[in-house]
Amino acid sequence: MGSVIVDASRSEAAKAEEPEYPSTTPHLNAFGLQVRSTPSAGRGVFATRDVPAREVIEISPVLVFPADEYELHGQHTLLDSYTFVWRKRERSRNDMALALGLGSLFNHHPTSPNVSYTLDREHKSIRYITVRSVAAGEELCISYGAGRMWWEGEGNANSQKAFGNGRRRASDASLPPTEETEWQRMANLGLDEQEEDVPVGASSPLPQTGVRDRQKEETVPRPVIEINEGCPLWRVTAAQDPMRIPLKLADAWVIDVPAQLSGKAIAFTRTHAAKLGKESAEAGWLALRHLRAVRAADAPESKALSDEAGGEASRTASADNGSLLTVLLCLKNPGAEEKYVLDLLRRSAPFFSEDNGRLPRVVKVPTTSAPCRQRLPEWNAYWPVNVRGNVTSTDEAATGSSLKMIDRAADRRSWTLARLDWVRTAFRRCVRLAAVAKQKGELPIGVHVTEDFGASAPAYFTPYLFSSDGAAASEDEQKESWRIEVDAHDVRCSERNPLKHGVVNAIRSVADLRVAREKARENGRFSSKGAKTTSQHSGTGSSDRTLAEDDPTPRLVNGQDYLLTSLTLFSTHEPCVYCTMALVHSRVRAVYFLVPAPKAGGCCGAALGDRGACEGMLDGGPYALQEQSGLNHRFDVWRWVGPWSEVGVEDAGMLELNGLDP
Ligand SMILES: C[S@@+](CC[C@H](N)C(=O)[O-])C[C@H]1O[C@@H](n2cnc3c(N)ncnc32)[C@H](O)[C@@H]1O
Repeated sequence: MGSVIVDASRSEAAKAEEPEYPSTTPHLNAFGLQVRSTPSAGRGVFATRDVPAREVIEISPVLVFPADEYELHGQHTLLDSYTFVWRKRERSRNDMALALGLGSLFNHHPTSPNVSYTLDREHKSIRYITVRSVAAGEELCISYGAGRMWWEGEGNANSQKAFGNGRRRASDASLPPTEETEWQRMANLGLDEQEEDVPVGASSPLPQTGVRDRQKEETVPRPVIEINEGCPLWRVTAAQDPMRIPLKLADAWVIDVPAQLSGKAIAFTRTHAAKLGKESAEAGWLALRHLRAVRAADAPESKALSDEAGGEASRTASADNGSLLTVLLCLKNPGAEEKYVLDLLRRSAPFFSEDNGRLPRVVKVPTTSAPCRQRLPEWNAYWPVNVRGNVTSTDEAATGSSLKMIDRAADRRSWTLARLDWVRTAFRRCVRLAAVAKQKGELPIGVHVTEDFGASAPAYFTPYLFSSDGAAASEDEQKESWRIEVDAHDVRCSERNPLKHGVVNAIRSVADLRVAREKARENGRFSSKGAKTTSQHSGTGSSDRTLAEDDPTPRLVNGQDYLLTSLTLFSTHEPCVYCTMALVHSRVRAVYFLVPAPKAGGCCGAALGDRGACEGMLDGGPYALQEQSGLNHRFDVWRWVGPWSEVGVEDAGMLELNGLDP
């Protein structure tokens, strides 16, 4: 958009007559967005309250200018700073559009816009959607595209090199991500198709407790409940959240070529890929497969470049203007410095001629594919890429991080009120167990094992340790007794045995219970309802059980009588490494905990830190053994991040371990 053109055609007097805008401007819309003055970018759009990710925050009707009319009039006026390409036509004569409503007031963010947009051609409107959750007071910004913008000054040598004369005309502002342009079709040749669009609301970005604010590079503690959009359970996982993966960039060599020669250029890079990329391949640094082979050249930049150069070169470039493509050659690394790339082009590139002034130049490219469709605009702002799926880079492989993705929004949706209630009840039980343990002089760590709460599961039944009146179980309750319910707490102190952790005691109790049931079956001692057996090792000595002859507990196979297959374990504290390994062996189905264990915990993976594992669980243990590749069992781990009062913790100090590990 062109201050180049705008500045030249609008008189100083016209500029002086520009109105002064008020510091805020009223506007009616669903999220109460506000137009406010910014220190350096004129007016901008601001959130007045927290806006979740993937919300449609604005739908702006557009005013479309036909290409001819725009070329003759629009581009010579102030409109040129506000219009964008609506429909590409031949030779850069594009239909342009002006967004009404708030649409024209979104400022540009060069690296991490928090809003993306899609054109709705049918209804002549644009939809603006948050790409991550936005806090009250934050400015909402979109990306106008890559490169230096028309309002930015010149003078940065790198930018000059990368972006020609360093200016982009407003009317060349980037197309929205959903638009398949000619260059995208070209770039798709021989490469993987992009993933289908992901529906709005499919997933959500989630800054965590102790999340790093990239700009400030400091740890900003934030309560997880607040940013988990009210859901009190947070999956502790080494899988990555696509909305939180940072965009990393590297330098790459590119060259502009006329569209008709781009096929040759692509063939050239493929032939010489091994040579051009040899250092990077050896270093395992970055593969190019996630990057598109070509993109639309910054045509005005090429034009201005050649205009400045004058002469034959200028005429050649001008003639090509509008049909230039930028071809990706290779990464810039120690094996591919300028001289090496130039020599190779001179020797073997049929499309290369130094006479036309189009020399290889360096641009920034993402080091990985876009982690999901929603974040594609952020990545594409530098260089068009694939959406992560089957295409990954060796960079990712080198980090050893899991490529599994987590959908936090789906997690949140999976929690029904009834299921949450089941969790609260089980946690309350653990907390009471911890209190009992504390009274006995043990570490206040309570553990409860139960069967998973399913849609068809009977109502929760807790007749064992805390049956209030000791009354005989009803017929229905006796049926419930098929279920496995075990309570345990830590007994390290009283038994003077450092291995008697609550979790291990609970696993042992389940094993005992299963063995007792199996023996009872074998002996035929429990042929009628109402007979009882006792679990010996629950740590609290809990669990008198009522057995029935049609007990559906799975039959035991030799050596498996300790298993927690299909059972869920609740614990007041993140299980330590020893307990987590015991849980791996036990084949537990899921684990829930309240209090993280920074030094000794085996679930949070805090040591993986910036690699994204168990995001935000930096206050937890260093390992994430529940998902460790190479182990023969994996299980889900959930952390309660809601108010502790809901799970019966009246005083946070009651679960304090006084410096000891859980
Ligand atoms: C589409 S308008 C955005 C609304 C504009 N700020 C206003 O007050 O009318 C584009 C103009 O906003 C300004 N602008 C947008 N993003 C900017 C940024 N990141 N830094 C400085 N100015 C910016 C530039 O003057 C640009 O021409």
